[in-house]
Amino acid sequence: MNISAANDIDGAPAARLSVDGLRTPVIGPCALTLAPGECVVLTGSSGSGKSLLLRAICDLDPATGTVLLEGRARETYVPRDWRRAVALLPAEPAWWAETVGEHLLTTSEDVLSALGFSASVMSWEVARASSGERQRLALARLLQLQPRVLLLDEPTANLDAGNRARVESVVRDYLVSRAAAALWVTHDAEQAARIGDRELVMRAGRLEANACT
Ligand SMILES: Nc1ncnc2c1ncn2[C@@H]1O[C@H](COP(=O)(O)OP(=O)(O)OP(=O)(O)O)[C@@H](O)[C@H]1O
Repeated sequence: MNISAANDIDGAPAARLSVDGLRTPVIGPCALTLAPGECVVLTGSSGSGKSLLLRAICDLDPATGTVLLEGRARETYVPRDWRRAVALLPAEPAWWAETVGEHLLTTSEDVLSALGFSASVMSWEVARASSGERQRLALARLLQLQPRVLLLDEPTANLDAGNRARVESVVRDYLVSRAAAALWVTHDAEQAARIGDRELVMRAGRLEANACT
């Protein structure tokens, strides 16, 4: 679907993701929308509930409220399909197979290269990868699902400036080429200004728009 096809009858961009009244025992009620191609940064102090919000949106934690993808309710999806379409990159991704290649079955060499790897990374044992390498490999693994929405929990927390720029570029290219949307958690104000179209701030489990963005 291209962006124009996603427009509603008034010509305004239709929400790729629409969240309303989302509530768990710890967070909410929270409301937000992500437009096609949009990158919204989510900031807020440690423990304010950012990771829990991402987990609630992608249905890893039970939550009440409404979550729609392109107008379709989350409840109408098979859970596995929902988590592929609205995909979470956790701060500490899990690895269940021994080698990198077993996780990246359909990842292109172009994506690996853009993230700073040669094709030989496929034969690596996951255990030898550094935390920053694992963080970039986990992004490659996520993108091969071709999600409509990326939920990114501090995806550059372990990275140097060069690799941080690689990740920002890969995500931005993905959002543009697929008209996908991202909710990107960061504690880095400079990164928030660089990558965010808008900023939301989590305070004690509630979402607020940052009036400065
Ligand atoms: N299952 C749970 N039950 C109750 N409280 C929880 C649960 N999981 C996390 N919390 C608490 O909820 C709060 C929000 O946690 P969360 O991980 O979302 O914070 P965060 O904003 O992502 O923080 P950080 O920036 O440090 O990663 C924390 O105080 C945490 O201890």
